[in-house]
Amino acid sequence: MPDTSNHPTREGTGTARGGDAHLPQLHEPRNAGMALDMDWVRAAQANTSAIERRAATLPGRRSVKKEYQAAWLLKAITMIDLTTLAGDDTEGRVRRLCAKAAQPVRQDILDALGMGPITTGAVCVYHDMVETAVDALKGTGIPVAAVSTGFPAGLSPLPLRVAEIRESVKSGAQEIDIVISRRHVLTGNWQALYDEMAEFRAACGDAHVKAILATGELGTLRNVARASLVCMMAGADFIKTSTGKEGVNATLPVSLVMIRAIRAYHEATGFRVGYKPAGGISKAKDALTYLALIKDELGDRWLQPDMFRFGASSLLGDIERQLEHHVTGRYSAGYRHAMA
Ligand SMILES: O=C[C@H](O)COP(=O)(O)O
Repeated sequence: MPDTSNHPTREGTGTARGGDAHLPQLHEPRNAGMALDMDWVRAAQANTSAIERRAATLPGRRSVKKEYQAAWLLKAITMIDLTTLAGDDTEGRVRRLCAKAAQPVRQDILDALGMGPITTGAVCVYHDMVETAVDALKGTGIPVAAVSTGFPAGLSPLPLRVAEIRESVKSGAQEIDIVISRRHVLTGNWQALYDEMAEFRAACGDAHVKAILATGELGTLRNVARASLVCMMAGADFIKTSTGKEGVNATLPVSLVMIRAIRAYHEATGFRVGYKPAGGISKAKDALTYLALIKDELGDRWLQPDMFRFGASSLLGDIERQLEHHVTGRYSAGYRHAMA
């Protein structure tokens, strides 16, 4: 199997490798959080035009080809939170999705690439489907992520949102994706955001918590920068862009702001917080652009499933299609790569 030492958009000397989901996990100290530092929060700015200019250059950059591209796509699979978050989810759909997470790429394609088994990073479902997913994933080592706290709007009473986290953890979720109260950001009530996030983190216990900012509803990139910092100060293990239900979900400008906040937080505290762009990422080439961005801005350590995830329901289908093309020279119809 080729390694991924070529940068996804230019020649490079990185050490990230594809298909390493079964290597021993790296041990990263969990973000312990810190007191709310309002001076730092107020000082956080975002130069929108500079960020948009930089983001606009990213998709046009020369992409890696052939076996390097295949290796990067396999690596991307290991960092997908394979997601179904629909009102008509059934146990059957969730079980099929879990089977796909455990064998995300057809065996003949993996064989042709000389790859051993790989899995997705996690399966992400509503609370009601956690037990089914935990049961279906038994023995695979794949964690279940639950969207809790009144997902997607997060407007149910706070005690119910906290109780939902506890229930999801009790049902076996190892990762909890919480939604923040957008109004705390829009009204500049950073203390309330910090307190809410800290309470969510405490309710998660040993389960890792991803803070969904719903950036499409935060108004400005400066708000995105400040909300990112506050959530990390309150102990978020990951910050995540979107629920997938907002009008605008993951974008490259928002990602630049969030990953630079992650970098600043790491420089100040020594803690590495993970990043999860989510919503609307459905094409293999978009995944490569995100991986290139992470490699440029944060470095190889963040290109591991414990530090980076794609939240995506249909990305895997396009990646598998591209891998099949790599192996056979032909494109199959998209419907042949259904998720569930
Ligand atoms: O967190 C994951 C998102 O809900 C998935 O969004 P998507 O269906 O646009 O891929």
